Amino acid sequence: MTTVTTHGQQDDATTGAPSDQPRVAVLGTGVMGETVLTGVLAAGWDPQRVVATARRSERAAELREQHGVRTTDDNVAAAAEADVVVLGVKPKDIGALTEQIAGALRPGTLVITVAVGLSCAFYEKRLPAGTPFVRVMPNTPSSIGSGVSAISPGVAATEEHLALVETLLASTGLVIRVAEKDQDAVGALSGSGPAYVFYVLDALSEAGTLMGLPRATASRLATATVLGAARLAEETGEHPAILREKVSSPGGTTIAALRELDRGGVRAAFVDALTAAKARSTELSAQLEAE
Ligand SMILES: NC(=O)C1=CN([C@@H]2O[C@H](COP(=O)(O)OP(=O)(O)OC[C@H]3O[C@@H](n4cnc5c(N)ncnc54)[C@H](OP(=O)(O)O)[C@@H]3O)[C@@H](O)[C@H]2O)C=CC1
Ligand SMILES: O=C(O)[C@@H]1CCC=N1
Repeated sequence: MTTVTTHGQQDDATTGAPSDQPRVAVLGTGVMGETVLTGVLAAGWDPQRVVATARRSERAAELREQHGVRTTDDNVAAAAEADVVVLGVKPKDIGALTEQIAGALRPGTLVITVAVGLSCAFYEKRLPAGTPFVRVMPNTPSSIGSGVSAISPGVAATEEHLALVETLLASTGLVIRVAEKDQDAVGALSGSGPAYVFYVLDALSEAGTLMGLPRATASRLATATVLGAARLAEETGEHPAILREKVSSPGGTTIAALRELDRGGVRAAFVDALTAAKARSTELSAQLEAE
């Protein structure tokens, strides 16, 4: 039986779990909720100090089996016992979930969202005054420790709260602090970014297959190339334009290929794509904030 003693100081009578780790509740465990959950466990959290909510019993069983965490379908009960509450649902479901748990939170409970678009003010309007709140934009490579998360504090979040979020996410990859006004752009770049890279990978694999390479070979070459190029950019710190030049011999093959990409408007299409993602983020939040 789990008993709550004082806020942030809880004992688990059945497991003897360490009592100094803040209890974490992940409400809504789809793709990103499970990613955060995985990261928290990888950061060393005792699974018994983590509760995940799932509406479907099969999903709850999967989470228990794969992660050893406790599960419930009761968001209010999960939020009531937590020191840190992670909101992992879609933006359209966030308002209702925030209102549902608001009355159950104990003073000082840190609330974190991973939802795109919605401002800290959106949540703060629905949460008890003074609730510490942090907005996070992660991405799917966070599930294997190679992600990037951008975090921004709400009005009541202190340095200590930001440091706790950094600790919780440390095993998911890079964690950077950004001004909240930049979160829509971050969502468009790194939040959605893995999808653009998979799109490019798919296109490279398809082109290789079209040229007669075995499908599996084309796919391995494409993946290893994207990974290697990203690591080269990271490790050298050189501007991508310089690195691109180093591949492009005068009168050679690469420059002929890049000319086709320019002719196809690929660079402009990337700019338009990210601008569209950012605009959608703004539109989505305006819609939901007006409801
Ligand atoms: N996917 C991504 O790459 C990224 C997503 N995000 C953000 O993460 C959030 C979640 O997105 P994503 O994980 O992709 O979506 P998913 O649909 O995979 O996950 C949402 C989960 O929330 C559950 N859910 C919905 N309502 C409730 C509720 N009232 N109580 C408990 N659980 C509930 C759903 O359950 P059920 O299965 O029963 O419907 C589902 O498991 C979004 O806000 C998104 O903006 C941020 C960065 C990147
Ligand atoms: O597509 C979406 O809305 C979410 C937010 C960022 C990545 N996926």
